Amino acid sequence: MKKSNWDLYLVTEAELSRGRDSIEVVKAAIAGGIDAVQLREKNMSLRERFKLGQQLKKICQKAGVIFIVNDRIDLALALEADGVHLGQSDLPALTARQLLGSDQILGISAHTREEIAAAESAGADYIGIGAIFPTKSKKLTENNNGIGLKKLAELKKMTQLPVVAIGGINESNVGSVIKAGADTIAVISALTRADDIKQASQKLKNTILSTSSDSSSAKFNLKEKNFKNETKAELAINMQHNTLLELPTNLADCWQILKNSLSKNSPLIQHLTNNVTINDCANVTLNWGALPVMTSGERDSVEMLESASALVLNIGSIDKRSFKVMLKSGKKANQLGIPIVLDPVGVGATEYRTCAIQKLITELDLAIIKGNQAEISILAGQQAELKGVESIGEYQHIEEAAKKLAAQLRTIIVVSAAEDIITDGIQVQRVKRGDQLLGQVVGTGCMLTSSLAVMMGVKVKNNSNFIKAATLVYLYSLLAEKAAVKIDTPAKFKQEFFDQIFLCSQ
Ligand SMILES: Cc1ncc(COP(=O)(O)OP(=O)(O)O)c(N)n1
Ligand SMILES: Cc1ncsc1CCOP(=O)(O)O
Ligand SMILES: [Mg+2]
Repeated sequence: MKKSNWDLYLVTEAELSRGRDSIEVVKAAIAGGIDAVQLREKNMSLRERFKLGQQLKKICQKAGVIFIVNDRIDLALALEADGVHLGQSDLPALTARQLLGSDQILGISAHTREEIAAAESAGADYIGIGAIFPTKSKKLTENNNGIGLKKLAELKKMTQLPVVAIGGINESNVGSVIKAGADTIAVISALTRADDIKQASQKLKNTILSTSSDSSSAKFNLKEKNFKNETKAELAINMQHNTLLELPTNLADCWQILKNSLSKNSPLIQHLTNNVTINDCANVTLNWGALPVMTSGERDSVEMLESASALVLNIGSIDKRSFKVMLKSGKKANQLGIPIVLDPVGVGATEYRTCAIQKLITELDLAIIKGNQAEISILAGQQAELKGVESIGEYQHIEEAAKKLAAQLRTIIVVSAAEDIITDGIQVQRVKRGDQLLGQVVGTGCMLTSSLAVMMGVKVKNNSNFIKAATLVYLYSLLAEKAAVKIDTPAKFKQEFFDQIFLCSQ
């Protein structure tokens, strides 16, 4: 679990939600940017929690939000939740870990050095600490006033695990909780009792982000500045070993996790793609450490998905037959919970492409849509200029268009341009890196799509699709820079770029 991408955690309690049910509460909180949900509902029967959990899990899964179950491992397993949160009177952490397996998230409430040590050695993923302040949402057994910030800071020093703080936290005191060392903030009433849950979530999340990122963003800017002042030769030396140092901290953390998982699992990435860049897409997938498969027959593609971890739909050379295979495979991927990355190559260039894309977008749940500025503008219902499949013209409002589209389709939008944009409709990451040689090689856009699919195919419990996509886009651009430091002609650049991806993934 990473501080940077699991900031705000909603714990549900319908009885504390002013007459609203927890589905309504969770949907609004997700729209406001929460990162994780815990099904608590202390006064519901197990059957009621199961039924509610089935719905909440679907909602969270679709939004890329972590779904955790409180108290009951059996319920977490039955719901195939992302994990469970246990207190000191629930099943012991070690037993929980054995029942859950290593992939699920295990959160443990711990308030002493001994409890923390036991949680750590049992394989907990985070420590829940609270109540920090007085709260009406839970009967506190020991200290009705909460443990306070000093105790939180002391406990934080006892563990390497991320600390989730809970209890009486709201907009006015959340900054102090972060400053005392909390990595993640969990709340019930600050959101469930809010007049406008979406707005309250946005506000709380922004306060958390701005409090926690003050120092790290300053450091990052400094690094960027130094980097840009280097000569090409100095850059070549400095970048031999330390590309990852140039990634912002949260993205570097995410890449380490992705890389470890890629080297262990090699996810299979099924491509339904164009016949211009198919070989490059297969190679780039392989160089990241995944396995490409590019089978395009209807039955074969659908069957192949049984063993795939992600699906690429690239409409670069779409026709009636390939469209049918895409739609059918996409529906199968959705059924199987396999993420789809869509590249709407040349949408708007012809009526046929535009209709095909509209149908794919309407009928499928997509993890990512990656396009150039013109393609994304067209999908967002704005004017754009294309020559063939190339984007031309000025796009001053591209960020708003991408955000609007991401929110409307509940997906991640990646806009590839001189300054790339990644957005989930709320958060936006801009990446002004890369090299103009990327534009001199046919297929680097399609290869970016395949690379995004590789990262979507990696199951990592603690990183949202947004962070995974931002990490990949940033890394892709840095590796292009790294290749361009050595080579300045297109064909050799392409070869070097592949090698850089390969070396970085080792
Ligand atoms: C994130 C998080 N931290 C702590 C708790 C409290 O768990 P527990 O001590 O088991 O108390 P109950 O929630 O079961 O009353 C939590 N739920 N979530
Ligand atoms: C479940 C729990 N565990 C410790 S305090 C608490 C309740 C948190 O609710 P609120 O955010 O409304 O104070
Ligand atoms: Mg409990």
